[in-house]
Amino acid sequence: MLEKNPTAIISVENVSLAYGAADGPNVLEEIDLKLHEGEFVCLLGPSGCGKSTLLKIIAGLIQPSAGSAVMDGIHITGPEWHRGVVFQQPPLYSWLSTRENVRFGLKMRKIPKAEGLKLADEYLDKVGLLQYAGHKPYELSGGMKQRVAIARALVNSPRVLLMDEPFGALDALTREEMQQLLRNIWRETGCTILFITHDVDEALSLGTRVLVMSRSPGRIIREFTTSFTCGITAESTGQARYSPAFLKLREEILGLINKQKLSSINNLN
Ligand SMILES: Nc1ncnc2c1ncn2[C@@H]1O[C@H](COP(=O)(O)OP(=O)(O)OP(=O)(O)O)[C@@H](O)[C@H]1O
Repeated sequence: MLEKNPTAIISVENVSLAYGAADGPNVLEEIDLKLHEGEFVCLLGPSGCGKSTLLKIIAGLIQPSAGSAVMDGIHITGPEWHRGVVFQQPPLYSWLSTRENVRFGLKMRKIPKAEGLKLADEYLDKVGLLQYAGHKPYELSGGMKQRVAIARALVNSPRVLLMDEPFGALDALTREEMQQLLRNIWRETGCTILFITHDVDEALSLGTRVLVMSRSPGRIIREFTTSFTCGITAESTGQARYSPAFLKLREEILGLINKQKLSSINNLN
């Protein structure tokens, strides 16, 4: 949970990014963002505004054209296990069992096999999949694969979890289940989460802070501090989502995003 004066684990300072030619248009422009210890930050914005690009910069998968991304005061120059990443389509290794998929990063880090297997099983248990440890990815449903991806990221005890629309491809019921699982994991581990979604309800019911981006160029235009997630349990999700405070904020954020979409349509005409 958030402290009164939380420490920034990640600082993104004045970041701009242009893909391709250096004089090409900026996808991201002058982004300033701090992720504080224990925060659950949700990033919303119209399609193509640069959410994934920003996440990839923080993950260390791409470098900004200008500005810097720093973790604990050290420049992010590549991916590393303190920052776990979960994408919408989890790239699981089809030839490996669920357990070996979860152990993969530990193996790369030369964690002894017995310890790695123990940890893999511990995290498979946390996501409710221990009985599927010997199954291959093709034997799992979409939601189960996403659980494996979460276990695989968490098994390294990352300080920051970067999630790019992880539940975007799931049906509504599974999605809600996964949200509750993630909320529980966040509460239990206290890790810092950056979570991209298109779904305003999902952002408001998970995040402690919701950021809204604009498009062309991508900038953070508004931020909202929220606390709905703190009171939500598996039984009370619906209750929170129909509260007047939730609905009011939802409407305000949807209005902001729709304004972005309308201005893009007007620019096309
Ligand atoms: N590797 C790349 N090379 C060139 N352009 C790219 C690359 N990746 C993304 N883009 C462009 O950058 C812009 C931002 O893309 P990005 O995927 O970051 O947006 P997004 O907000 O995550 O979109 P969505 O919500 O649809 O997933 C888009 O115009 C996209 O076409």
